[in-house]
Amino acid sequence: MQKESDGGAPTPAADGQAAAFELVGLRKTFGTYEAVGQADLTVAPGSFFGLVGPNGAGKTTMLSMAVGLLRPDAGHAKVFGTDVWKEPERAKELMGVLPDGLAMPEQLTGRELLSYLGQLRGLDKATVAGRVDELLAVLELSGDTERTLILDYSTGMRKKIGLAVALLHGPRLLVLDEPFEAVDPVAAAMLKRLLKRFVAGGGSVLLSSHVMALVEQMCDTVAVMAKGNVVAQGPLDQVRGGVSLEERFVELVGVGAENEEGLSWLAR
Ligand SMILES: Nc1ncnc2c1ncn2[C@@H]1O[C@H](COP(=O)(O)OP(=O)(O)OP(=O)(O)O)[C@@H](O)[C@H]1O
Repeated sequence: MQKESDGGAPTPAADGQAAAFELVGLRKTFGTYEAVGQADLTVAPGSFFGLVGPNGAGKTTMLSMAVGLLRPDAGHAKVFGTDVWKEPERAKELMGVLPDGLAMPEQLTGRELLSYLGQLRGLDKATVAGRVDELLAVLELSGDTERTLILDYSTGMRKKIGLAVALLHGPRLLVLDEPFEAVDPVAAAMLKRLLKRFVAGGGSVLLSSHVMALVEQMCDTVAVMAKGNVVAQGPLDQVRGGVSLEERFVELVGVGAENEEGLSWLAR
């Protein structure tokens, strides 16, 4: 069951089942600036959820609080009923996270990184080896690329190895901050197939993106953030309301046309 397309309180998941991800009243202030104010979001189990919003809307701040990377001033986040901040180890087993601007150990190869993390996460060596082989092959980071240090990875390759890190322990929920940024169209098509397979297999995905067409193509549920608040969320068609997501997005967040008066020196 999805909530109405407004910014109000989240609806519990259907059938009494815990939501895959439930964010309630998350708030963060940096100094006097409120980056996120009372954000609520509910991702139903099995949902492919897209989060959109203009630059600086607070998406990364909200997701960082939600996955346990940035302590909220208020509110809580639960993954399948497990509180991210009260039971971080259990919550982290349930979710795989691709943060924005992920710092990597630059002197390792992709295989070394995944093997090391697999063991840190308590997987046995044989399981790690099998999964690493598969992930590197599917994400097209095997073969000659295996000799490349992360230091020399392109931005798109970094996204891919970040996604492999998120998938390695077999999470039930993926939280991906702009996973398609800087990814070429061929790799994007492969990532889309992989994520669709993950959801078809019972997984849930929450991703943020600036690419409306991609969100419309991939996601069944969307939320729009503006100025630190979730201003709409619900099933894709309900939020779109008969127009394209891009049109609806512009209506909801407004267009800063007042600043376009200047720059007269650019005219020919
Ligand atoms: N550590 C910080 N200290 C101060 N201000 C911050 C900090 N992190 C984020 N902000 C501010 O909070 C606001 C929201 O930033 P955030 O990165 O969450 O937005 P976003 O929606 O992810 O943007 P984008 O789409 O450009 O990635 C911005 O005004 C940003 O400058």
